[in-house]
Amino acid sequence: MDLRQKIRVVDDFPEPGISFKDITTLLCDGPSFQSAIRQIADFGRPRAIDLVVGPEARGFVIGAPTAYALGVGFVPIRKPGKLPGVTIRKDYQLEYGRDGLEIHADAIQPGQRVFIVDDLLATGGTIHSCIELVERSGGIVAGLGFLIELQYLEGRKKLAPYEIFSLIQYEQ
Ligand SMILES: O=P(O)(O)OC[C@H]1O[C@H](OP(=O)(O)OP(=O)(O)O)[C@H](O)[C@@H]1O
Ligand SMILES: Nc1ncnc2[nH]cnc12
Repeated sequence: MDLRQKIRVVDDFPEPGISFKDITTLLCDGPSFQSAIRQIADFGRPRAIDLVVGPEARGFVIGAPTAYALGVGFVPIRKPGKLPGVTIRKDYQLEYGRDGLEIHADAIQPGQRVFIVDDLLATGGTIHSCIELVERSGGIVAGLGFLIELQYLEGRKKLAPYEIFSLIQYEQ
């Protein structure tokens, strides 16, 4: 199954110069969505994962079904002000724009092995922040999984030495 052809590429969205990779065209095709989640879960399975963590919003769409496929819990990382409990916060930089992220301080037990999952790796800023939040919570990052990797933004370099899996790569 060629999942790449299910991604819609929209140039100059949300601002000039950005080549936006739209996953909604993959998500609305059941067999493609199922195949994508199975492959990301297959990467996580041998890593003795206790929890999947995913950042709002698209990280929920990929991360929650991955957790379900692995039979483990899902922990959301949210944009500021959305989580009701005591949180840990980190500010970060995007390919476009700037934002912050929060996790519930009691969501991860010290020593738990965490699989961080998102739809797309661009600069790596989002996931770098997620790693910091997981580690400040006492979790062990056991792998990083993505549907898409934008290789031209070199996020992978920023995330070394963590083990990274991506299903679809764009070189430019
Ligand atoms: O590697 P980076 O440069 O950090 O970029 C990747 C992040 O950007 C997008 O999320 P966005 O913040 O646009 O939020 P959304 O999921 O709510 O659309 C995407 O879903 C990743 O989380
Ligand atoms: N080029 C891109 N396409 C889709 N989502 C993104 N998030 C950050 N950069 C992106």
